Amino acid sequence: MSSPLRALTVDLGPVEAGGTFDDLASALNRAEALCWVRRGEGHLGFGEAARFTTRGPDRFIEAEAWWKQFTLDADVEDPLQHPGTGPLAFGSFAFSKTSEYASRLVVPEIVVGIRAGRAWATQLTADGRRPSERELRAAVGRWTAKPEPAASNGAHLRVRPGRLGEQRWMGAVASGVRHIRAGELEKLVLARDVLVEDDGGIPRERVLRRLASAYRDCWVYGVDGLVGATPEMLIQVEGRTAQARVLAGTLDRRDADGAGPGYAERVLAGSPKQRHEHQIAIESLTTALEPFSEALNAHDEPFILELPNVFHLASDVKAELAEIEGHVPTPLALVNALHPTAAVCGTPTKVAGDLILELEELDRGPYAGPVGWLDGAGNGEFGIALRGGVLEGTTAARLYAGCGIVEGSLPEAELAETWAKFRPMLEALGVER
Ligand SMILES: C=C(O[C@@H]1C=C(C(=O)O)C=C[C@H]1O)C(=O)O
Repeated sequence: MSSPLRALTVDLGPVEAGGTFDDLASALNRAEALCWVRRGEGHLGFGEAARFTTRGPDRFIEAEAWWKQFTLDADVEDPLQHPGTGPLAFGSFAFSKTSEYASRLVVPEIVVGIRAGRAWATQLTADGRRPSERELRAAVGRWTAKPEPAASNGAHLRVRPGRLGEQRWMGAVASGVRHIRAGELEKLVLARDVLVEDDGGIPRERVLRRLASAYRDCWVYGVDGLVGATPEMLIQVEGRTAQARVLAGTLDRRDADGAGPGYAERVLAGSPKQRHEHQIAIESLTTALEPFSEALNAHDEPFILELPNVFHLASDVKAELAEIEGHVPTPLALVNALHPTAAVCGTPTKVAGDLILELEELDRGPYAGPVGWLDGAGNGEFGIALRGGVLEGTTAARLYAGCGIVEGSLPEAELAETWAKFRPMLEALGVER
């Protein structure tokens, strides 16, 4: 059976200051837009041509099989042929194979993208209709138009405790440390949630725009109710090159302010505890990536990633992918092999995963799961859904944040770290803390 998918990509020309799109975030004016933006570039998706949902341990492989079938024999007109043009889907996956959250691929009707200073748009149809350039240009204008300013003034904002209150969550951290001291595992990542309510309504598009302007070095994602700005890249595939950004080791900027130059380097790069935690995270990624790679390199020295809320100890890993049985591994095949990394689960993975379920008492849903996009040519980017939350209805957002726990971890310090990690979302929602 041939695919019903048709795609038409149109070049919209170079982006210019004051032009139609000088920054992709300026086109983010619709509450339901699908979003993947960093430093003004990326993709926005509007409308819905198709959707696939699944749950369980095979969620990545099932999504991969669906996408492959869906794009097979697609009728594609794409003069640009670079990563992201032609057929494209946004994806969000549950952290856990036992989660209630439906992992999903969403194929928008219209994609607007910017890459290397050039804008384009794609129209996708799955119902036999032939996309037309005239219709596509008109749809882009409609979907990206600026509406009248409106919405909440943030006067009704409340932050409520989530599944575990602060005391009980610190108890869970202390318990995690005991399991580590007993030699059952080396590292464990424990997360918690808080609920932000705004009776005036939460304007999703404004949250995304604020994240995109404040966190320019992060990947700002929006897939259905899931929104956030992650600094951590699980895997980015472009042709045969794969890249990842591993983070582990965190310092609240508020603790570093006024401490003088070099403080973050001393506290993060100079601390054996932080270096150890970071090393575990890199090894978990490189061990999983190695079987797919011809060449793999990670810098020996991690660098300090400076974000508006925190500093992280960071390492970029780059791999030249190997051809396996004549095929380069796809982004979702790699996600399947890499998720969950020690950065969001722990080591050993199985012991940490079981303890997370027991101690957090939380369904993480899409938090700490892969989020991103893929195209029909084997390119894609999947970040780890951190520094984000899930909108619940129109007036609430559940935010999630976690910390890597090792032998020397202190519950109070970890609690403070979760507040620093909630900050991007709290600020985007208008909460002052
Ligand atoms: C788990 C989170 O962040 C992860 C944990 C880190 C740490 O413990 O130092 C740093 C970055 C992320 O890998 C989160 O933001 O929720």
